[in-house]
Amino acid sequence: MSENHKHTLLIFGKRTELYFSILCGVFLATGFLLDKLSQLSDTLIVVSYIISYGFGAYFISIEAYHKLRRGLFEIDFLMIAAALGAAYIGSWAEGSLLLFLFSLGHALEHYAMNRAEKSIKALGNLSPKTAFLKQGNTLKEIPIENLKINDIIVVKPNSKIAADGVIINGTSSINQAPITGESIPVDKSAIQDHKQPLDFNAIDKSHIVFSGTINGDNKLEVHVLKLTKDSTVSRLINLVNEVETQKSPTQRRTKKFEKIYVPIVIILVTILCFAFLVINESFQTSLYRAITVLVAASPCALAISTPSAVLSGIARAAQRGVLIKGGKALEDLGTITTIAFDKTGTLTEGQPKLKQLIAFNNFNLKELYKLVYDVERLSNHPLARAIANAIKNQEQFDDENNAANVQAIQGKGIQASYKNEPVYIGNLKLITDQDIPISKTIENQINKNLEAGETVMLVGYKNQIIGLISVMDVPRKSASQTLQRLKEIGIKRLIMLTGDHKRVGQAIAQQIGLTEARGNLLPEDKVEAIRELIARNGKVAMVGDGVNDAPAMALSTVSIAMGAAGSDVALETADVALMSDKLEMLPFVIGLSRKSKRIINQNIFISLGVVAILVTVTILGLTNIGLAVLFHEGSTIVVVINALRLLSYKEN
Ligand SMILES: Nc1ncnc2c1ncn2[C@@H]1O[C@H](COP(=O)(O)OP(=O)(O)OP(=O)(O)O)[C@@H](O)[C@H]1O
Ligand SMILES: [Zn+2]
Repeated sequence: MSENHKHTLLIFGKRTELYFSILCGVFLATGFLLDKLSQLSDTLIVVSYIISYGFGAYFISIEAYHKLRRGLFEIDFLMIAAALGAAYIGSWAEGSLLLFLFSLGHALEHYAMNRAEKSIKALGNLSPKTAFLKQGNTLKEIPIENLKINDIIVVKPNSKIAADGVIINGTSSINQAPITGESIPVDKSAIQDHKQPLDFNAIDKSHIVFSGTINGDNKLEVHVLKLTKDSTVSRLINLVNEVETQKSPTQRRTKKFEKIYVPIVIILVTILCFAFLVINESFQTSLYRAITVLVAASPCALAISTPSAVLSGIARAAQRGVLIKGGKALEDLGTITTIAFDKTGTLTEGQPKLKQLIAFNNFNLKELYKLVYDVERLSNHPLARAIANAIKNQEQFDDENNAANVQAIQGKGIQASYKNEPVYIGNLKLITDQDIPISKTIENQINKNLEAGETVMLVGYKNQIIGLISVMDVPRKSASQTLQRLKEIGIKRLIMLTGDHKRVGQAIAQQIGLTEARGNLLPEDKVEAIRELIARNGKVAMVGDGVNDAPAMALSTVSIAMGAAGSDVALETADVALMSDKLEMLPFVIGLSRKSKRIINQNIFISLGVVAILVTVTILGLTNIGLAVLFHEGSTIVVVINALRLLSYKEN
């Protein structure tokens, strides 16, 4: 619909449609008052109605014309036909009322649609037009489009950040509400050493800043890591634009229904025009009845009932930092009773603490630290980053790296070469795959760590185990409360799918209250698990961070990405993105989806109900055009207003 508006001239800006509708109403009222109150000539009254028609029919005619050219007879066409018919039989006031209410309904619908985009597009405006580029000791103000990767910009206190990047100087509290919806500012500090190559996705979020967010009281220097067009805010805006094109299942069903229904109405009405040939009445009377049926039977309310609810729901979610990509995700989410979770970074903080690093087989401990550090700092895995950072803070190693050729072995660990000999760091499976023997002592040690709920990794080098690394990841603070809440609202199965050891998974699952935990899963096992859950439960939502769980997420009915403000893949592919890392948004979006679905059902019931009653009453000759118009268009507006209730949805 809005696509057609691009062809038209919006002289009063975006609200032109609403103003035209109001003007239509004003001239309708004028005509009506002139008619009732004064003895003025009929010409003046008709002129007033004609002007009213002009304003009311303007946008509708344009839409009808564009659709007709594509061979589509839709509601706009029906409305124009009914209004012209009404004018022909002299029922100007009714025709004008019809156009007024129809155009008002449309204006309201577009208002609802714009809200969805606006809540995020406003952020686009939030990002400043210029940035302060640091060149040696001078600052130069340049347009943000001219920023290049690896530029250094200076962000003044309390000003907007101009680019996605990493802080290299300064500490500040940053308001990220524009992107994550969180109202509380987040503390950010400079990255330790910024000599090595910087990977936006790999850097800890506490050093990353986003374009469009607002700096606190301190000056910052930011190393630019993304071009303006690739910034998180820009990508969000693009995604929001795509949202509108993804129709919900109900939307598709009603569209299909309309395709058959509208032609039937046209045929029925045409036949009714010739009723005077069969029964004893004038052509005028037949025409009057036909037009009334046309008004009564038009599925305007039905056409608007789902899209307005879907878009209001999406807009409401966006206000809270949740991006729902389309009506399908919104409708599906409301019917979910099974949710699968990835562990690391989803249910847990994803910042494991190094617990133990033990050497075996007389390997020098200092050398083991160096080996693990050199290998793990070449990997992007959350475990690797945690381990490398912990060692770096503990030991003072130089930058020289003895490791090379790092390769991830999905779900098992990594392989690399260290001083030209192959080295393996990962779980038990990785080690046994290499036929490296495991002694009783080592086995006992592994069990001890597992019992404590720690994730255990072994280091295999020169065909023996030279060390054991254990780390501990803590559950997110909000995890157990969120899971409790999910159970309360009727989610039956909450399942953890993790690549970690089964015992570690179960320890955490018990702690936070999941109904089930499955461990030792390779990424393909996670996919298999989702397939099985779908077969058993119909619809399954998968919550993950995109690391090692992307294929499983893709297969799930609704995929939900955590902390999408930082990860490219997750944001792009997930059906729902939680812009902040907040698990506690889950009950909120599920509640919102259910409410949206309820409102859609109410709307469909109202619109079809009104049509059924009106058509019957009209054919029985029990109503007039005026009443038909009022009830018919009234139901359209009721439906839109019902949908707009979603904009103030609160979880109770
Ligand atoms: N870079 C790495 N260094 C050491 N061990 C690793 C590395 N990557 C993976 N592993 C080992 O492989 C196991 C499985 O990893 P995977 O990425 O599949 O899952 P995970 O990170 O443990 O948890 P989740 O599946 O919940 O995200 C890890 O538990 C760890 O033992
Ligand atoms: Zn209508």
